[in-house]
Amino acid sequence: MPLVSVDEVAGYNFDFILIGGGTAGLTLASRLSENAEWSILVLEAGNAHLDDHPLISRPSQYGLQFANPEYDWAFKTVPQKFSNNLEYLWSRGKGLGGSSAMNFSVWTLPPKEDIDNWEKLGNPGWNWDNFEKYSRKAVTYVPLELEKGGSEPVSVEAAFSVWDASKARGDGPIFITHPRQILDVDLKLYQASETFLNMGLPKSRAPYHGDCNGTYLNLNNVHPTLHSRTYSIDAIQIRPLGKTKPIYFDSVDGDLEASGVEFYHGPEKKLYQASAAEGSNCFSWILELSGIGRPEVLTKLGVKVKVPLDGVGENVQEHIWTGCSFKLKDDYEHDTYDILKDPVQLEKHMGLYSKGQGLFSTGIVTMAGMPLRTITSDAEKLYAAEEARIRQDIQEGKYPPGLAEQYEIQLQYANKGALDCELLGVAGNSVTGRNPPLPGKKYYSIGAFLNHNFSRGTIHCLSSDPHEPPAIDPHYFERDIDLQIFIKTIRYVREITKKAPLKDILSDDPASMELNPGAEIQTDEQIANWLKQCLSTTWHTTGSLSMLPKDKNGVVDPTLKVYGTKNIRVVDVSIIPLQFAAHTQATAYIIAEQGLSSALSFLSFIAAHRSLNH
Ligand SMILES: Cc1cc2nc3c(=O)[nH]c(=O)nc-3n(C[C@H](O)[C@H](O)[C@H](O)COP(=O)(O)OP(=O)(O)OC[C@H]3O[C@@H](n4cnc5c(N)ncnc54)[C@H](O)[C@@H]3O)c2cc1C
Repeated sequence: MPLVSVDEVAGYNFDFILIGGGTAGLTLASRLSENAEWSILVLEAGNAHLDDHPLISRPSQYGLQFANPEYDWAFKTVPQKFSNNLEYLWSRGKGLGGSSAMNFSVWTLPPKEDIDNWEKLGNPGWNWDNFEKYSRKAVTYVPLELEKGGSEPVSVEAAFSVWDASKARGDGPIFITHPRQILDVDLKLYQASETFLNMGLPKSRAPYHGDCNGTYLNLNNVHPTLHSRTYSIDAIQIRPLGKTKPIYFDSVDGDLEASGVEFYHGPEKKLYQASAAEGSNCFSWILELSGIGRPEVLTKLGVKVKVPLDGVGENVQEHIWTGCSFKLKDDYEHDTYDILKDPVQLEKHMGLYSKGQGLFSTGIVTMAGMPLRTITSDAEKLYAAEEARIRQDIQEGKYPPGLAEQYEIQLQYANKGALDCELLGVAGNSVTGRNPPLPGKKYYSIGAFLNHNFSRGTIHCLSSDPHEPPAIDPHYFERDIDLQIFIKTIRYVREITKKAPLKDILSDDPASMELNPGAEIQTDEQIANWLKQCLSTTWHTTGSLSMLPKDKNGVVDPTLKVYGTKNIRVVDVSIIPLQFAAHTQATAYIIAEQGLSSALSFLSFIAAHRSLNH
């Protein structure tokens, strides 16, 4: 795809306009561009960052782009009523590549049941079999060359056997592999996995094929030989053109037909237009500014209602996480990310990276997913209490259409052993946490994640000015069960630190070993308050434009077309109707791959349209 100037775009007509050159957006653009007949415009609000190596491409520099307006939208949530009225930073990638250019390169896939639940909610074809099939279109899996090192070949080999050898390795543009230095610098990390096994967790049987219960060494999206980030820009090269304003419509004839997009470009924020014969990619706030959404929201904005659609900006679901960090023994021999605070060490490791060694050639690799009942004997009690509350709410008519059905599936699945809790090991102090690390000390962190929150939030425009951020309200802990599960998970993390071999490398001093939460945080109430202070978005927000039947507050149908429109599609993680137990980037790519295929009849229409007009 060529790099273009605004003069080559404004006023021109395209077959497709994609709003947002992020993870799914560039994947879609890349696939569409395989048909040389089609003209495709990607409008990205951020900059191209094509020459930004190494800020984007060097992995393992977690958080370096945070709050930098060049890379991060750095939104904030509104004060969270059920979380001490606190506001939370809400980072999201800006620029070509979107969040795939700033994420932590953890590559995971959900369990089979999580995806099959999407189909149960009324989305034919959105099931595990298709999901797995499209996952292999997005990626190429490259196994680690085990002969490179490792003192215990048998157990190491077993640790790395995460891909079923009988399954194809895929042929997509995104490389996934184990980080290059895992056998050397990272070998000790395997101790955390061993500790998880010693806690009684199983080794995950097929973490990339639908069964990830237990612990495994997860893959990273990094290049197998260069060890640079592989991300959506690897599929394509294009130039961003500005922040998008509303979509505009030419004719209203039954369903609404979009005919183009207005967008701002340049420092003076000049307004331009480009038109599209068919097709667009979208966000909840752009739909609202374009007159598609909840009438009461649009009326407040002063935007004329063109398609009343109550699901827009609703059903927002979020994984949340926080890190517990523990001081390592003073004589701990291996490097951790903590040492990068020292400029001398930083320079040393940058030099090592150029040779494919050192901390920047490592990654986050220790993963564990487990049902609540694995970590607490109170699981059944907690779910039963939540079920009773839900039944009561249903009787009182408290839920919007479709939510009761989601909860029913969520509860059934929880009782069967859904992987509601996740743990992830990091060799260094976590980016969350109230207590700062001591200079010169090394830490090990265990991140605790909630996978299937019961709380549901909203994202709505506050102003008709597209430069104003939307009101992001995830309703953290509105359902108390989310908080209770989180508390249990933190207690379980503490139990893990008492088990070998992790225990053997942690400091012997009980007063200072636990940096966060810290020895003084003990009662459930104290843990709850600490969590409220230290939680973070996992940057996995889904649901604001849910793929659901229209009468269940759906926004898009299974071909990802927005209800009430002829040609507007949403192709990104906001269509996910129900959260799942995995990080979301792989799913963003898969949604683009499957979304395109689901829209095939629409694409044939484009082809016909073109042949009539040429
Ligand atoms: C800090 C961070 C760490 C993460 N770590 C991981 C991880 O390790 N593993 C994992 O699996 N997932 C991770 N994720 C989540 C994952 O990266 C995202 O879920 C996924 O990339 C989202 O893809 P998307 O296509 O839906 O959106 P994005 O990739 O965010 O793309 C949206 C694009 O739209 C652009 N845009 C927005 N508004 C406009 C507008 N008005 N006009 C034009 N363009 C616009 C944005 O600038 C952006 O480029 C992380 C995310 C973040 C932010």
